[in-house]
Amino acid sequence: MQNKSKAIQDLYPDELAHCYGCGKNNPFGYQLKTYLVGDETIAHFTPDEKFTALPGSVYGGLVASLLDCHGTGSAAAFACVAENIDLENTETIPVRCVTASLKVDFKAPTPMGTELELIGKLRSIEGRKIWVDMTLSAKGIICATGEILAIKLKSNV
Ligand SMILES: CCCCCCCCCCCC(=O)SCCNC(=O)CCNC(=O)[C@H](O)C(C)(C)COP(=O)(O)OP(=O)(O)OC[C@H]1O[C@@H](n2cnc3c(N)ncnc32)[C@H](O)[C@@H]1OP(=O)(O)O
Repeated sequence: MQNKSKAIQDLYPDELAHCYGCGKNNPFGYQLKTYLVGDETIAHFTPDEKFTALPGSVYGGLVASLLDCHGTGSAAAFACVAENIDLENTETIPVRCVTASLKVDFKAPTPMGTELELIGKLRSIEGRKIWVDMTLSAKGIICATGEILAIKLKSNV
């Protein structure tokens, strides 16, 4: 698989780049960025105190939404690679993936104010269905794991 210097979400067309979690055109959102590196995807996010659950730890909804957006971004990246779309030489990608199913397991409290690292690995692609396995870690400790089923939309929206 190819390395990617540009975030996959930055290759979403402008009219589809308003997602609260990852849209580059949403100034109120997280603007999560997923990069393809080798055969994995990676993203980083540092939560601040407005995302508190218990004092010092991050609430699960944020963890789930980071996995959601990293998962769909990863699925889009893996689908592009499978379809021989050259991510290095395109301004926008034709693949549109949305979440059909997301499973999150919370393994340890996610610490506040620490950079979180999300890693995605392709499990399989079957037609329009793309499964991605993910971890969310802080300082090398896995705080959550995620499994996403993303679906490629039938036609461009
Ligand atoms: C570049 C631009 C970026 C695009 C912009 C990206 C923005 C970032 C998105 C961030 C992530 C989100 O929050 S996305 C927002 C949250 N998600 C949504 O709102 C999606 C709502 N659901 C839907 O719209 C629909 O259910 C779809 C599109 C997912 C699927 O509908 P469909 O296209 O009609 O396809 P359908 O035939 O139903 O399903 C296709 C296959 O998937 C299976 N399948 C469907 N749902 C499930 C499920 N929950 N669990 C297991 N399997 C399922 C079906 O059995 C079938 O298998 P088989 O019979 O083929 O074997």
